Amino acid sequence: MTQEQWGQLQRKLLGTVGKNNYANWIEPLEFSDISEGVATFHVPTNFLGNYVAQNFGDLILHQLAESGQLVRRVNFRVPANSAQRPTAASVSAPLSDAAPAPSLGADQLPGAPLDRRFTFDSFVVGKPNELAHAAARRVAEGGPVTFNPLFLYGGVGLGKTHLMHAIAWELQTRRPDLNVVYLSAEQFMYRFVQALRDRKMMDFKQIFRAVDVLMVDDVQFIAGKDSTQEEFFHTFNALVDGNKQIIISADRAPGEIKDLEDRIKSRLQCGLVVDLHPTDYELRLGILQSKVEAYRLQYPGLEISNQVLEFLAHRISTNVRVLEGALTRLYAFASLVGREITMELTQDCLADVLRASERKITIEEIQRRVSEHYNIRLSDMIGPKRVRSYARPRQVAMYLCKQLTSRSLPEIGRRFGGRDHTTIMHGVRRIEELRVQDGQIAEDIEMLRRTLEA
Ligand SMILES: Nc1ncnc2c1ncn2[C@@H]1O[C@H](COP(=O)(O)OP(=O)(O)OP(=O)(O)O)[C@@H](O)[C@H]1O
Repeated sequence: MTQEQWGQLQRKLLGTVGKNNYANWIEPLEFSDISEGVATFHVPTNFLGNYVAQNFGDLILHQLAESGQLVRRVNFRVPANSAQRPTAASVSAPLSDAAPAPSLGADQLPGAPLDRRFTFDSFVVGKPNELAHAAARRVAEGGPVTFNPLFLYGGVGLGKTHLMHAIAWELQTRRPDLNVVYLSAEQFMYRFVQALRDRKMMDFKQIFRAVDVLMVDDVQFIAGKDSTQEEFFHTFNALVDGNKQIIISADRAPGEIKDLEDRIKSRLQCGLVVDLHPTDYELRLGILQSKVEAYRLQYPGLEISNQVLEFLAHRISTNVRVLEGALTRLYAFASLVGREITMELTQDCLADVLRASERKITIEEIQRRVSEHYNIRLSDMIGPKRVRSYARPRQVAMYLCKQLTSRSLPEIGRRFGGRDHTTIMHGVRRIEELRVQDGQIAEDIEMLRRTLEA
């Protein structure tokens, strides 16, 4: 058959399959040759070859026979010099062979690289993230899909990306046979736009539909981007219908993402929606302690006291990324200047970070709460009386002012009836000792801190 004859045949097919099908599936076919009753067509991708073999193979065979060609089988293959793997899909007469499932080379996977540090081992679990962690663990086992999608949401720097990478690492170890793809919603959009521009939408669809586990980070990014949302919706549906696992993250719950189509919102809510709550003091301290382990190897001989760690966990409550950054800076600074990590160095080195994450808790607020807690008058807390029933609450309030505000000792002294800074220092030290010796004091402080921070 000549190219011209194939051209005529294509036009006939256009009348039968319609304009869209023709443009997507028939036009890209390049006639190669007929040999021993087998008509071979070159196709740009395996996916396209498989699809045409399954859906239009018999029709093409029939048209070839009608135009007088002696053909008993049609064969669609990616030419050997193409970037695609040269596998073939074919249709025989009178029975069509089942086309093989689309296959993907590892190099074709569209995912972003994974961060080596983001594993389950390095993820510290506490009350605020235990549900998200448990759900991520379950998905990472790679067993039957129980909730689809898993939707993780939470504020900035609370560990969403860390958990997604951890799932991907775990799956790569447990189920190396699976195509696991992690990428941000932004990368999804750029791939989609590029595919549109290069007229490679079929490749795009092939790649994303051949994935076994798809993770899309920061999905709120596609809100308001209509065509990307549309494509995301189709990809999502195709994978869910194929019982493939999807994991999505966002900075808020699906229902709260503005400009996201309702049908997508409702799809995202179909599986398990879990949030990562803001960190609490214990979790922050746990994260710092686990990071210190790593720094011990990197900076041998450079010690950091619990007091400094507690101070950081108290004072930097914005997000874990900032907390980690503060610790990194502290180690780097201390090692550069060859000094020990003391409270003084910490306050100097991290002055800007501490200022930025400064709490809005005021000295007055602390004094009021503490006097309410111990059932004494505010004037007695600030006044000169030294009886234990006033002095102890006063010291607790001084201690909390030091911990929860960035006020200096002289400033705190002024607000406590013009006391000297050494009196404040003494009060703070006394409570530090009592916290260790007296369970009741420790409990009171914890309770007060929680109410003040809430
Ligand atoms: N529970 C945790 N244990 C250990 N490290 C954590 C934990 N939570 C967060 N981190 C660390 O905090 C940093 C920020 O986390 P991550 O990038 O996962 O946040 P995110 O929620 O994806 O933030 P964003 O909204 O900015 O994308 C990372 O270095 C991560 O390892």
